[in-house]
Amino acid sequence: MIFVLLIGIGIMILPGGRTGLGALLGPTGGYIVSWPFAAWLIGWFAEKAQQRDKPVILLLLGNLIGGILLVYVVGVAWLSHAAHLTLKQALATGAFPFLPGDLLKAVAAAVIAAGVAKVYPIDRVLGREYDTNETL
Ligand SMILES: O=C(O)CCCC[C@@H]1SC[C@@H]2NC(=O)N[C@@H]21
Repeated sequence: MIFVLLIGIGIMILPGGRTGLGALLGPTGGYIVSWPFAAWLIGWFAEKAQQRDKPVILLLLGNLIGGILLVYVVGVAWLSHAAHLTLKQALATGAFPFLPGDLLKAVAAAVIAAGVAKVYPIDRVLGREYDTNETL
């Protein structure tokens, strides 16, 4: 959310120095606007995952649904509208080329997050009740 707000007020944090409402309403604005919602959804799955024996499955599901499905649906729909492309053209330029890399990153992020959560549980990160007697 902070990232999107910084773009909204004109801070140049996007590639090529693009920023402001022009960037948010431009062809790739749908992806950018979807990111805070994606982050929230991924976090929701991560919270559920910590109560499971095998958190990696839920972490991966969160990355796929929040990080890919949601971002691609909003991003491609807006790209199609803003750049006057057919849905097929928008998918061909704004989804398919990125899908293999994003799928790999979703798997890698889930595996890494599960490993980190094992030694550093999210409750501890958030300063919530943490059982110090628990053995690793
Ligand atoms: O710089 C911008 O204006 C936003 C770029 C958005 C790129 C999208 S996000 C989903 C897909 N995966 C990528 O690696 N790139 C596209």
